[in-house]
Amino acid sequence: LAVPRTIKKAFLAVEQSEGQGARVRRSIGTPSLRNFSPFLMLDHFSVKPGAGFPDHPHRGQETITYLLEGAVDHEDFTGASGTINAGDLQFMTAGKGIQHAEMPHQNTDGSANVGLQLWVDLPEKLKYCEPRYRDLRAAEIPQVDVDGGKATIKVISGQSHGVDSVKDLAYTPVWILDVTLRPGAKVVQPLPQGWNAFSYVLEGDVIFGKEGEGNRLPVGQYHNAVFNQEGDAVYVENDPDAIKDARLVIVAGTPLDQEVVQYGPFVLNSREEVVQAITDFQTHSNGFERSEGWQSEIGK
Ligand SMILES: Nc1ccc(F)c(C(=O)c2c[nH]c3ncc(Cl)cc23)c1F
Ligand SMILES: [Fe+3]
Repeated sequence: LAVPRTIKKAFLAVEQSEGQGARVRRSIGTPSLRNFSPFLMLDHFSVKPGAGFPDHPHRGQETITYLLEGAVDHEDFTGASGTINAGDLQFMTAGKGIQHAEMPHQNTDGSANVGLQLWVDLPEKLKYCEPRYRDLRAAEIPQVDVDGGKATIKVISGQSHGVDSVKDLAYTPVWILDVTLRPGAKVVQPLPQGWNAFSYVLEGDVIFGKEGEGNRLPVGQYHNAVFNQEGDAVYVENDPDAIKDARLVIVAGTPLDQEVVQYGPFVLNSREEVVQAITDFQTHSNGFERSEGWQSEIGK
């Protein structure tokens, strides 16, 4: 029988401004949670037309953007562009350097575009790799009903209850599961041994921990529950008396045994390399050549 993963801590995401007029609830990447390899940042973003994330660079990490509502356009300095629609994901490997803009899709009806952006550290040997994108469309994401249909799990990446995700999308191995729990649902979700794992609650309230054992902890909306590495499964349930479904993501990733030195969107393994990244971006070199004179159409 699976040994439950216990919770190291659960805390409320910090709401703050980011980009141009965008709002994010940041949980990973705030002072209360750093050094959680391979995870660098988790933003639960809300961006309305007229706001967004205009032209900005990245080096040394992968960004995973999961659209929950609306649509976000992206355009980069190679001219690549596209739209991430509700239910879709984009896995962007910045590698040696990307400059891009991420803006609400023009024809939104004024409502907010909502999603998650997770930053995952790249292994040292891939810090300067060629940038790349992998899109995962909603239709490609398998889902599995468990606990007599009281729970539904979208297997974005990894495995759940005998269902495998379609393909490995990031270089750094991550599992991403989108779990909906109706009142009374109970789910036991195995995770790879020794990986770092967390769960961010999007809607409703859940209870983590195995019935009859200690360490049961209620966690509410917009809270991030960080698990200890010991144990091999997450036990989570939605109270039978709950009046609404709960929705959470469960994410796990391999810890990378390397230094993390970060300055905004530049994430490398030494201060010298971060200084070099800033210089490269300013002098349009070593991967930022196409930043020279570039301006996005969508970020104007
Ligand atoms: N200023 C600044 C500096 C560095 C950035 F990476 C960004 C940025 O793009 C984002 C930070 N959170 C996000 N959530 C979702 C999306 Cl789609 C984008 C972002 C940004 F705005
Ligand atoms: Fe970005």
